[in-house]
Amino acid sequence: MRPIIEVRDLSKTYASGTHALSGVTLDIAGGEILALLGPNGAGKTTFISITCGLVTPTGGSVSVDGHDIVRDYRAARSLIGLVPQEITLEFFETVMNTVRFSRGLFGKAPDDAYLEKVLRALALWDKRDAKLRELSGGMKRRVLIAKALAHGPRILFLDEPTAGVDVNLRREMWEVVRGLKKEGVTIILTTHYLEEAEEMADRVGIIDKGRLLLVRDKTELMHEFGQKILTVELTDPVAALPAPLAGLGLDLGDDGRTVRFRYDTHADRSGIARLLAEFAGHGLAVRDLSTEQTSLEEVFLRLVRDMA
Ligand SMILES: Nc1ncnc2c1ncn2[C@@H]1O[C@H](COP(=O)(O)OP(=O)(O)OP(=O)(O)O)[C@@H](O)[C@H]1O
Repeated sequence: MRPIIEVRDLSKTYASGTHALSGVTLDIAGGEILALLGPNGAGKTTFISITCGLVTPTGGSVSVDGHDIVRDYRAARSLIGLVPQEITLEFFETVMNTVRFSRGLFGKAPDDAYLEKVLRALALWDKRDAKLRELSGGMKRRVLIAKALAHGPRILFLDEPTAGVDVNLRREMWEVVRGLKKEGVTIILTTHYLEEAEEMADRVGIIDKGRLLLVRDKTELMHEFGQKILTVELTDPVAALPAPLAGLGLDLGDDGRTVRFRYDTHADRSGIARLLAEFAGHGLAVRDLSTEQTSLEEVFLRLVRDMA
């Protein structure tokens, strides 16, 4: 099936001379959730802005369901909803009027039945006659999504949807996004929160200094680059580990008891048997063992470091 978004060799150099994007090529499949991760200034917002026609690329192309975003701007843009980073709302307007207005901006005929569906999906229907200033922060964020969906787009861009919101609200937003995916909406989100990508994304793209370092199925990425950490708890604390153990790349915790050992889950030998034999050989009694998978955060930091 043809991807819903095709990005080819996309570049952007701002008038200031900043290369915000360099040679980005990417296909986004209909119905997927793609999380774009990257440090500040990586080029994520520039990518979104180009795709939404707010910024002109200096090289390459983006097409949305076959419509070029420059040559065929209107058709491409009508397929996209954009939830910006900042809350930009008319605080004295009601929820219903706000979404009606957004729909009108796209030249779509009024369709209150459709807007009702959107507001219900976002748990805002009961608030349809409330003025925006009367809403909680979480509701305001949901109104931003309702506005972005008002013209019935098939693709939704969420730029840092949960920046600066508390944990409960973040979870609430995740639920909303999952619900939209079920409706068949393609979702591209940028985030600084790796937990968010880990929780939500089907695929993860990593951008750094304007380059797309990789795009990979999230589970594959975690599996391929993930390491496991074995935590060994010693029966008696030690001031330092015996010298022969130092070469194994172990971390001794401040308590002198907890030893952490990273190992590659794909290596033929994990090194655990040798490690435990060394512990026994040096008279270190082990009280407990546990293992954990490294998080996407660690995968991300390693990739950005390795590819820098
Ligand atoms: N209008 C502009 N004029 C000149 N430079 C810009 C402009 N917008 C962005 N930049 C620069 O382009 C680079 C990429 O910025 P962009 O906002 O796309 O990154 P980002 O990944 O979205 O960052 P953040 O996570 O901080 O939002 C940065 O160096 C930024 O300073």
